[in-house]
Amino acid sequence: MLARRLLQTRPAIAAIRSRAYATDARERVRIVEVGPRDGLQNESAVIPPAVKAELINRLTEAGLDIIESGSFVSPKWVPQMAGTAEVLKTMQRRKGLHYPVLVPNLKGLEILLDLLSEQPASEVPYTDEIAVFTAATDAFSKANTNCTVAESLQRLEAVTKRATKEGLRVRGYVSVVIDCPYSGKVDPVKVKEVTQALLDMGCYEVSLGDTVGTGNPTTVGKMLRTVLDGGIPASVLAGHYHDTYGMGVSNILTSLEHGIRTFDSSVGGLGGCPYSPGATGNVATEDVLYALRGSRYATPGDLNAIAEVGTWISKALNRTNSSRVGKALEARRAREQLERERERDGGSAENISAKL
Ligand SMILES: CC(C)(COP(=O)([O-])OP(=O)([O-])OC[C@H]1O[C@@H](n2cnc3c(N)ncnc32)[C@H](O)[C@@H]1OP(=O)([O-])[O-])[C@@H](O)C(=O)NCCC(=O)NCCSC(=O)C[C@@](C)(O)CC(=O)[O-]
Repeated sequence: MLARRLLQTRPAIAAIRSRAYATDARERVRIVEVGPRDGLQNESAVIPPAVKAELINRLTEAGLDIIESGSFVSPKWVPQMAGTAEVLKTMQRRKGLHYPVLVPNLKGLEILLDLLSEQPASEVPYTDEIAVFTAATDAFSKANTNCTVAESLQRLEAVTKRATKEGLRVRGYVSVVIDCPYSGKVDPVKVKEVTQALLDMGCYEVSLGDTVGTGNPTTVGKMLRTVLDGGIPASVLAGHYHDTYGMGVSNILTSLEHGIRTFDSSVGGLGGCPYSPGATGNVATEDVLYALRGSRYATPGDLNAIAEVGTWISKALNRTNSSRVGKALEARRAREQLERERERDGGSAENISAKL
């Protein structure tokens, strides 16, 4: 029943999306907002489901259309992602938007399917998409999911088959495509092989993760050329670049030159990976949107509104906003507010200096 319901909504989803971009002559870039999952999974504080749901609602309001909303992983491994079921139940879901969730194994998938089966048929499904994840090295795979890459691919094949049968789309992730925090430099050929394995099992897209954030345009370009020369089309690839060394935007521009049109990013540059010590969050959504402003690429979302969400969540988590663009826009908003107050108060020097 679930499969039928999800399949029925697909043509409507496609129609809404093609309408949204039909009038724009620019080439479309998809943004997968991963802040509520990749971002929050790495925060030291445990965040209540209500705050996570509010973050997703605000991102939806700000115009993003693919928002990764949580994980059905073991809470013993990643306690920050506990409560994803409650998040999905309480957040506002809009028809036509996608709210993928991470699933590491059949157990996680069964928990999600049980949740979906409890939903009345009239409601927008909690999600229509899962993301499965593996790595390009055994060392990272063991640290992250307690099994080798080959074992994880076996595990994920079963998950992908079952999810597809239930009408869910499946996205794949390959971590550590440039460097591994445990075993060093990664051979791009291995990245190509693992990507191909995920596509062969039925993933519609594979996101290539520079988990450590050490990649630069040279190493990312080399990795992409190996994957693309291996016969994998750019249309089924996404870039997922952590910004540890400030190379996230540069790596996206390089990926665009290689034909990639989907990128993962995180509002306020939230996050990191619990199994990649020292790595910072994803490239900030605000920075990506600003970098592509005025270019031949159309991106979803309202930059100013997203920047306000970045300011809000950074304050809520008591952390520094990691988005350079977000901070610049925040400073501009503060200046403009001061200007308005100056005009209202008649612009006297005492009034202004009292507020500074
Ligand atoms: C895969 C496992 C479960 C194997 O972990 P394990 O310990 O080998 O699993 P297990 O099958 O032996 O189960 C251990 C316990 O966990 C329970 N369990 C087992 N599965 C689930 C589940 N799905 N949901 C809830 N509970 C679960 C299971 O029932 C059992 O409970 P107990 O009997 O001890 O009470 C574990 O290693 C795990 O959850 N790992 C997830 C780690 C993670 O979430 N990492 C971050 C996401 S990946 C990432 O961030 C990278 C990415 C995607 O962003 C891209 C990039 O930047 O590179």
